[in-house]
Amino acid sequence: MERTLFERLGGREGISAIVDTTVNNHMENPAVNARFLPLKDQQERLRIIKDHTIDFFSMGSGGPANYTGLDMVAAHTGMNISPGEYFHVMDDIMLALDANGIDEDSKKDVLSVLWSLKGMIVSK
Ligand code: HEM
Repeated sequence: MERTLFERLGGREGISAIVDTTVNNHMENPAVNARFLPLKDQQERLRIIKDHTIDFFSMGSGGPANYTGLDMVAAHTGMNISPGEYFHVMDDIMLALDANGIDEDSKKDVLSVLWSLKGMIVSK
């Protein structure tokens, strides 16, 4: 039987590593790091946001998860996120998938999920 995207990403443990790498990439990416650097001084809040993101990706890739965070519109509303920032975040995620040894087909699958969320995240 074909493996789910969740399994191909390494399950919860793999997704957790990908989220860690992604957040590190955001912290170092001058195009978006102003959004994320303040969370360095709020480690408890950062842990909750990371856990929500792990649940979100687990759920969205066919794995078991109970996502209790905000929906994508509510989580990003009021941030005035530009299309450019959205693409930088996509890049950071793709680089995190590379760094964690994810295969090309699975990367494309992640890309299509992320693309489907664009309208909920970018300000109109
Ligand atoms: C498809 C792309 C994206 C996905 C899947 C995504 C997903 C998420 C998730 C699941 C959360 C946690 C929500 C919660 O804890 O309730 C979150 C929070 C956050 N996102 Fe995104 N996001 C995306 C794009 C972006 C972009 C482009 C930016 C800005 C450049 C951004 C900035 C943030 C920030 C700053 C938070 C923390 C909010 C807080 O402090 O509570 N996100 N995102």
